[in-house]
Amino acid sequence: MGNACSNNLGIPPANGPNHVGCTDFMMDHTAQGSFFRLYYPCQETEKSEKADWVPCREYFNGLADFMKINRTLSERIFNYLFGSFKIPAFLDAPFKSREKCPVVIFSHGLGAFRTLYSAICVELASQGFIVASVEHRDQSASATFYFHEKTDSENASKTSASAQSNLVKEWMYYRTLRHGESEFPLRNKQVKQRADECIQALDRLTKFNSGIRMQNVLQTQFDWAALENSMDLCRVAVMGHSFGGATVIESLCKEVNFKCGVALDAWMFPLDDEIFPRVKQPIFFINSEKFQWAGNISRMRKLDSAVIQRKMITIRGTVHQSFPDFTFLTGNWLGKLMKLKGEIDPAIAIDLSNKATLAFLQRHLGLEKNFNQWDPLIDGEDDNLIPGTNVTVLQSAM
Ligand SMILES: CCN(CC)CCN(C[C@]12C[C@](c3ccc(C(F)(F)F)cc3)(C1)C2)C(=O)Cn1c(SCc2ccc(F)cc2)nc(=O)c2c1C=CC2
Repeated sequence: MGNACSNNLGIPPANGPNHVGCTDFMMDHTAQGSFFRLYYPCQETEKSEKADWVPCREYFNGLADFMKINRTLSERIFNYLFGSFKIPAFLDAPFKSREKCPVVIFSHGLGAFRTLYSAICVELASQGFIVASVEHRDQSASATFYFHEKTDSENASKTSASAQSNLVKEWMYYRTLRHGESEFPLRNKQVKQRADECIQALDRLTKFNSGIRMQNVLQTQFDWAALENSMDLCRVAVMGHSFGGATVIESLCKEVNFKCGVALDAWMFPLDDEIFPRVKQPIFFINSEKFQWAGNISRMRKLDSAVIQRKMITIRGTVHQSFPDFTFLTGNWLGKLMKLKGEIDPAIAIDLSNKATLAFLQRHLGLEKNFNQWDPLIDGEDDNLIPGTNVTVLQSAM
């Protein structure tokens, strides 16, 4: 995989039969509203240009803070390196699908945000899914934004001639743990909010599907009315990476309309064990080789069930960052140095993860596609896969 060329992220092209469109939705405008990036099957159009990978430079500011590196220098480097990157999806292209689309709600990891998992979301959309990648406002994202109404004084000053004449953009950045603050209460509160935000995103999609007009705070050229009767809301899954993997479990527990979950390198720490018996849906744990440890795996094992399908595979040669888009960004040596790449070619790793995911979704959403050709991957039957995990889990004392 050569270096990503100047403006095209080195993301591998999608394999599915559909062209992919991408747009953004926010409603309402407050931090309590729903905010997600939508990936969907679209008409082939020359008119649309590719969507931006990271739409605002404030995201790079936030990322620098999250990584505890100097903001001014790194924000400029990030912008220089990644500022013009496009993803393999057409911005605001018209929705098009011959059949009702199954739906996936995607939840990002700690310090990430809604646009950083496009290799996964674009692949699913190319295979006929509508994917809403949520941007969480629990202060776990590197950065996110929302709006507030102008106050009289702001109106008086008539400063920002923002498109939403009476709305002022507000940025929320990653909340670091305060000195001496215990982590679990914060993370547990955040995972509950994250699950509510995934459920709220599904509610918004449900309204679009029933033809209810909603006012998108963001100025997009996308025709949202075209989504009427476009979704198969009996076939909805929730998916996420790391903290987003914990969000999968919490969301399954709270919302029975999520028929199954796919957790990529789930970080189990934020979860309360007492919810585990309440999760009744199938779960697929897809793990990297380097991120897992006994305590984390043993929490996943507590979800094992004789009656509900719970599957786990580990992808050889992968690291935690093998799932987000950053793994495609740099050449090999820098990528390995920064732990953005493992030993395995990132395109092969994400391809295995995506195909195993599609096979699992076909099985548990009852799709009539040919994704069952990848069923062996669910059982780890591949040279680059390990069934279950390579972490030795001491049988926890009964
Ligand atoms: C010192 C900071 N310390 C914060 C607690 C640990 C920071 N950290 C390791 C990092 C993320 C890293 C990263 C990104 C991006 C570049 C870049 F150079 F490519 F931009 C480089 C290096 C820094 C690898 C993680 O948090 C790992 N992690 C993640 S990483 C999700 C993510 C974040 C930002 C992204 F751009 C893409 C993906 N999501 C989780 O849910 C959990 C964990 C750990 C437990 C739960």
